Parts: sequence; structure tokens; C-alpha cells
Amino acid sequence: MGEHLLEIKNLSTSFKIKDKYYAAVDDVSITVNSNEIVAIVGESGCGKSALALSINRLHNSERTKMDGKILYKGKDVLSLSNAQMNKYRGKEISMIFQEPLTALNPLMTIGKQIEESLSYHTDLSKNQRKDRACELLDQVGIPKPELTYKQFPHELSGGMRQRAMIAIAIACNPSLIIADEPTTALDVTIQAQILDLLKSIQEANGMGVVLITHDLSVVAEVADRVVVMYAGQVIETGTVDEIFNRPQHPYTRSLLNSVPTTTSVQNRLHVIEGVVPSLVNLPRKGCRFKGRIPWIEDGLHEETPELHEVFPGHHVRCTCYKHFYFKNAEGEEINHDIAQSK
Ligand SMILES: Nc1ncnc2c1ncn2[C@@H]1O[C@H](COP(=O)(O)OP(=O)(O)OP(=O)(O)O)[C@@H](O)[C@H]1O
Repeated sequence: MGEHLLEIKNLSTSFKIKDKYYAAVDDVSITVNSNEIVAIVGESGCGKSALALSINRLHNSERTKMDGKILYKGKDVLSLSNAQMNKYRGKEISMIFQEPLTALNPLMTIGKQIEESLSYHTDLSKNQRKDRACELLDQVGIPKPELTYKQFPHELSGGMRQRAMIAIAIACNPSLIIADEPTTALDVTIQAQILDLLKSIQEANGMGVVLITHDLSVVAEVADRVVVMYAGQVIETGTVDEIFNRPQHPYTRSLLNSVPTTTSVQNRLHVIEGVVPSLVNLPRKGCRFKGRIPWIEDGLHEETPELHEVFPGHHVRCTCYKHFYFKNAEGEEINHDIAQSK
């Protein structure tokens, strides 16, 4: 198999809290190919953003330690100097953030913000940069590119701002886009439009996309592969079809059962009790999900949970998945799986 566009190998990203380092991303290995959307999913606090920011080395280096490898086109971005890294950001690897109003500069017009990246990474003349900026605004579906070119972020609607941010992200034809909750701040119809736009640009340019989201409907709509994270670790990974039709890990099954469907709304949604532990309190030994499924006996978890290939290309951490069942409020076993009850 050829080289991956992005290959993250045993990455740990640790933050300094009161003079000690705690891993928010713990020994994570994933790959992303060109022309592929890989979704990273999980509840709030499971390490998705910490992972996304690691790829572009956007963490505060004085309070963050990164171990492992982040190979982009075969080159380890962790070994690059800051100057070399600046050449990568925007040119090779771009980011799209959740809230464009905070990610965009409020004092600069949209046109100037697109041109900033073009003047840093290309030799285009002033006029060429303006033409390219308007062309990009047109490409992302902004109806009057020349007008928006001169507007400030606050003059645009949320959806238009997100389109402008996508225009900035793709200005220099990057091979990899990291989109961190790109539609979370938008209302549902606009969300769908932005996802369609992202998917069509990804297909047209053959880019790889890392899509960070907690929203499984977003994943089902656009992703090719899914990486489920829990408490800093990858706990399940596979194609979208595999994860949605044959979820194995109790956490993935619980996440899928938390999504409203016509049948689940009638039968009450399944709720995962508890929360992702805080970074300082994260159990570092054994199955990290154990505390949230206390009805599964201790002995059924692995002491050092590994990722097991359960179907070709479909991996699950810890053997507890073989023994897991849902239970109702009375403690009785129930078959609650949406996937299984289809
Ligand atoms: N700079 C930081 N310093 C210390 N702890 C941090 C830092 N950034 C994140 N954390 C902690 O690391 C853990 C993972 O956070 P992260 O933001 O990656 O989660 P997430 O899955 O992206 O959640 P969300 O969907 O809410 O953004 C959390 O416990 C968080 O509090």
C-alpha cells in the first residue's frame, strides 16, 4: 500500500497542569488518505480537539509535550522547525474552526484575510490575489463575491462566514483540511449546506479531510471512515458502514443509541450515564470505559486493553465488547441496539 497522506503513529499530547503532564491524546495511531474524509467522534472532553490542534502544532509549546510521529506525506511535522511549520500551515494543512466569528479577524475585510494567506504562500501580484480571492468566494457559494470581498466578518451571516472561512482554508490548495466542529454553531439547514460544500470541495480537489465532530448524523452524511475516541484513546475504528451497521464497543453502541430515530423516540432514548473523566482524574490503567458500564464484571475487561481487528479494517479496544449488553432501569438485560434491531 502506498504512503498515506497523514499517518499519526503513537501520538501522545500531554498538557502541563500544576507542574505535571497529563496525556489528553494517549498513544493514538490513525491514517488519512487523499480523497478521504475521516471523522473523529466522541463526547466533549475525549481529546478530539487536542488531536486536531496537534496535527498543525497549534498548542502552546511551553505547556504541551508531544510524543510519537505525525507523518504528513512521509515527513514528521513534529521534527520541523517553527519556520518550516509556518510554511506548512495554510499551504499544505489548513484548519476550519467551529466559530468563524472568533477565528476570523474582526478588523480585517474578508478579501484581505484571504489575500493574507495568498501573499504568504504564493507569488501572485496584488491584482491576481484580488481576482483569486473573488474566485474563491464564488467557489464557496457566496452570491456577490466582489461585495463580500470588501465586507467585515460581522456583516455576514453565520453560514456566509463559515463559507468565507472555507475559502481562506482552501486558498492555497492544501492537501489536508482539518475541520474542527465546522457546523456545530450553525442551524440545521445551513449545517447541511456547509457539509455539502465541504464534501464537494474535498472531492473536486482530492483532499484528505479530518472531520472532528460529536454529531453522528454529520458523520453518516459525509465521512468515509470513523475513529471513535474515548478518554484520549481510540476505542473503535472502521468504515462508516462498519461502525454504523456493526458497532462493537459499548461506547460506540451507546453513542449510536443516543441518536434520535423514529423508533427510539417512541421508546425513550438510551442515555450513557456518567461523563468523560477530567484529564487529571483519567484512569490510566485498564479499560477506561469500565466505570460507565459497572454491570459488566471486572474480569471481562482486559488488563491492558488492545485494539483487536474484529472484521477486516474494523478495530475495537478491550475484550469487554464481547460481553456487553444494555440494561434497563430495573437492571434487566435489554436489546437496545438500533443497529441490531433493524
Ligand atoms: N490547553 C489545555 N490545557 C490543559 N488541559 C486541556 C487543554 N486543552 C484541553 N485540555 C483537556 O484535555 C481533555 C481533552 O480536551 P479536548 O478539547 O481535546 O476535548 P474534545 O473532545 O475536543 O471536547 P469538545 O468537543 O468539548 O471540544 C479535556 O479534559 C480538556 O479539559
